[in-house]
Amino acid sequence: MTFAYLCVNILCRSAPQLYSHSAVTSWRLVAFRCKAFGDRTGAFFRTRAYSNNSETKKSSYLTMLSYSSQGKLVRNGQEKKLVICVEGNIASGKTTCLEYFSKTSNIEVLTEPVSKWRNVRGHNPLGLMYQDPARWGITLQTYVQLTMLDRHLSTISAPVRMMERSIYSAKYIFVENLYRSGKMPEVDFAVLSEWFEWITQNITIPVDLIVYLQTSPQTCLERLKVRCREEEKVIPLEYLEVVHQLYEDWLIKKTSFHIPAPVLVISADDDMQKMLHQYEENREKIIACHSSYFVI
Ligand SMILES: Nc1ncnc2c1ncn2[C@@H]1O[C@H](COP(=O)(O)OP(=O)(O)O)[C@@H](O)[C@H]1O
Ligand SMILES: O=c1ccn([C@H]2C[C@H](O)[C@@H](COP(=O)(O)O)O2)c(=O)[nH]1
Repeated sequence: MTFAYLCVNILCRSAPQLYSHSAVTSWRLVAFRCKAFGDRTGAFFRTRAYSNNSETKKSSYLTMLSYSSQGKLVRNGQEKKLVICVEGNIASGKTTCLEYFSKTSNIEVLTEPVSKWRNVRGHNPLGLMYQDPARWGITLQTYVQLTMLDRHLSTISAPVRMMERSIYSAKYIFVENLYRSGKMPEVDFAVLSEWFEWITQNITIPVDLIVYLQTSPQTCLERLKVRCREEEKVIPLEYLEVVHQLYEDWLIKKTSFHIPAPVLVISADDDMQKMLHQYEENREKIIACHSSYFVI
């Protein structure tokens, strides 16, 4: 059985999604793998990849994905772009920070795909997870991992991309929390870990800087209440404290997991006005290598 045959089965089942960005990306990936594997069926996938998206027609997929010298899949032509991931506890102010920088020309911002997590074909895995983490934690986190990977691999159109969280925090903070608290069965954790390790070992996930918005859990609880997202009404202070500790161990103490890029810590308990001032003060540090591009 060829690699292409296996993939055709998987991708054909997602036929209704074929026109979405992620499906087109999948076709491109398969097309490339088929070529790499010397599989003639690859020509079929190449045709699909071209015919599904007018943007795709402009450039060959071969110029988009290739294997690096380390044998990892990389997106070509994106090397000079700067990718900044904004990390922090729930309701720490990440989206607000991105909104602020989105006013700068030559920075593109990508927020977390929370709307997808709240509605995938009419289902709400985020809500289900908060209601019954032991049953639905794997469902949500599998989908988070897929959608974050899609975010990381999407074409960067500006010199600088700022994105909310990353595939790393999904695993190191949220999956880890579910597992350590006994709410994720061992087998679910093992399967998610295998997926995560395969992805990070085989695909280059570009991250140049992590901006960590460091808040107290109490501040997050207050902001969470103001935001008032229906699914999150069940979140107690203790949950935010555990997430906070996981972030601190990862990015401050550096005692838990691999950190994929340098970390800039911004204290984020202050009110909105002071925070915007802080962002301005840190602008150069955040976008240092591309500062000549920027106009507010
Ligand atoms: N510095 C701040 N002071 C007070 N409220 C804030 C501040 N930053 C953000 N908020 C508010 O807190 C809530 C959560 O902020 P948000 O940016 O959505 O957090 P995140 O994206 O990290 O979950 C929102 O209602 C937002 O308007
Ligand atoms: O891997 C993840 C990432 C996020 N979540 C949850 C946490 C929050 O309820 C929402 C969105 O987070 P924000 O910090 O408000 O952006 O999604 C998760 O459970 N797993």
